[in-house]
Amino acid sequence: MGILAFANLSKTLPGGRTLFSSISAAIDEPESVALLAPSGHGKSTLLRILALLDTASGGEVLLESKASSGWHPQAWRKKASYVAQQSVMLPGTVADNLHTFSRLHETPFDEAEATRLMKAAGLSSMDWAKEAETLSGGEKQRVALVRSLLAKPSVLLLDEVTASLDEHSKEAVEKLLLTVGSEAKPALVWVTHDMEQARRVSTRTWFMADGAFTACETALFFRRPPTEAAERFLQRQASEAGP
Ligand SMILES: Nc1ncnc2c1ncn2[C@@H]1O[C@H](COP(=O)(O)OP(=O)(O)OP(=O)(O)O)[C@@H](O)[C@H]1O
Repeated sequence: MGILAFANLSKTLPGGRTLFSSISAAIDEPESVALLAPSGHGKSTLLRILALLDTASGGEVLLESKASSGWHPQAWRKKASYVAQQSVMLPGTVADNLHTFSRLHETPFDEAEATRLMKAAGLSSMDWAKEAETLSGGEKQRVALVRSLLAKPSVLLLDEVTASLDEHSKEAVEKLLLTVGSEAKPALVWVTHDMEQARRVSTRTWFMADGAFTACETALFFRRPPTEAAERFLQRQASEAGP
């Protein structure tokens, strides 16, 4: 069964500018996808539409082969979970944050899994009684990801989740997401401006530019960009990254 798909999806902004038009793609297995595009070309908007946090102008989004209209938005977001660049800690302690899913859904808290994920995130020595608001940005982001993973999502929609982190936290986040859940591995969609990260973490790339959408293997995308726009994009990224 498909995990997440969109078909003939379009988004036109209130002022009339079309971000993308009639684009389609599907994730059928727990793979890792990089979503790349020049700045302002609609990456976050697409990610938010996939999490039902924004609405499309046309087309449909499907989770487990069922259109979004047939889902309760809360049930959808439990399975297709959006993670922002700067995660918000809920009031209370680290433990309170980790208990969020079990509290909301009245399910037992899986302490062993939480401990395992915290360890995988490089946070095994963290005091769970600590006020979450006092954590560093990198710690907050990792706790937020563990919090999301405890809900056992089918797909994580990652909106530049490491962009404001130092190298150490960035590595910890990548490691956590790429090694998580051997028995219930989520698919990952990474919006990133970091081309090295895209190459490291993804096996497939979705590229958007000027309303057009291309999907291909990540290795191929970087070796032989599929369109002129993709080639220009990569050249610009390389020149911005410096020698
Ligand atoms: N609800 C909205 N109303 C008006 N404009 C919007 C709305 N949502 C997004 N936009 C505009 O759409 C464009 C695309 O935004 P989006 O954040 O999706 O792009 P992006 O590719 O993620 O950009 P970046 O790489 O800079 O983060 C931007 O110009 C943004 O201002």
